[in-house]
Amino acid sequence: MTAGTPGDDPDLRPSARTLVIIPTYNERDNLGIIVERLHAALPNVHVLVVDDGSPDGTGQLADELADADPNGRIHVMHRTAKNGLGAAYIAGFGWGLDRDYSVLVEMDADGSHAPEQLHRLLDQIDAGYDLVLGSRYVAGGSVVNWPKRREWLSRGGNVYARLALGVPLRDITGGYRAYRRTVLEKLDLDAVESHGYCFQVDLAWRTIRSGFNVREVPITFTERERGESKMSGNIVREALWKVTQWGWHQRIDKLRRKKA
Ligand SMILES: Nc1nc2c(ncn2[C@@H]2O[C@H](COP(=O)(O)OP(=O)(O)O[C@H]3O[C@H](CO)[C@@H](O)[C@H](O)[C@@H]3O)[C@@H](O)[C@H]2O)c(=O)[nH]1
Repeated sequence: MTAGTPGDDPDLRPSARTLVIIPTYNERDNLGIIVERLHAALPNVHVLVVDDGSPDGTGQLADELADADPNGRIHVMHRTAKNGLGAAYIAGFGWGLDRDYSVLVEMDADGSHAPEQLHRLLDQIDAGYDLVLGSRYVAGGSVVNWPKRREWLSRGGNVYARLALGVPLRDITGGYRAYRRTVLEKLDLDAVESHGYCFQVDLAWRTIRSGFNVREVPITFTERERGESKMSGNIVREALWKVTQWGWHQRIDKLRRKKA
């Protein structure tokens, strides 16, 4: 995993055209805060809120924030129903790729991904990496205020995915990441079927298999203070089932290639 050379002119760096995609479902109490923190940290980034028809009015709040921003940095995509994190991101990526953003970022709405740490990811994109993962489980990374049970589920899921897929990543399930647009242009996003949080594993794994440079940087993940996680038993089952299937398909493919 090697990197290229950064440009010297800040305006010519890929991160000068960054779109932060924030998927939302019932995040009314969080959205205004996260957008404000983001623009305080990085005033030039654009935001796309992808709302799945939240009954609590998150979508309307997003429209109000967009209307109130004199710099036109906030955009909103309204989808009719809750269709999962993966589908929301794929729709958001499509929107961003139709425009001239060079970097597309994934960030949760609930403040667990600190906007103040986004520069850590963008610096590595500017240094030449194609996908940069905010990682809780590399040296310097941490998790704050998560119930122990949830942290061990996440740690265990990461160990399982790493072994099943043979990828050298410590936090492949995390949702704070920056993609260079060329990655998303090359991946066949229409073929991605993961709905829940295993979407994160799916995309990182596809990115590695496509030969892109991937890097992890430490982040502090802080449990939300408002609203509720959308994690469910179905999301865990989907992840377990899909990662196991992908691992076996990979092994069978390798055996076939050896025999041929
Ligand atoms: N549009 C849309 N947004 C959704 C949906 N489901 C969840 N979201 C949004 O996606 C973000 C993450 O959801 P949470 O429910 O807050 O995630 P979490 O439990 O804190 O999970 C964290 O850990 C996962 C596993 O490591 C990560 O995959 C995930 O990104 C996040 O970091 C939030 O902004 C939430 O509103 C959906 O179906 N549709």
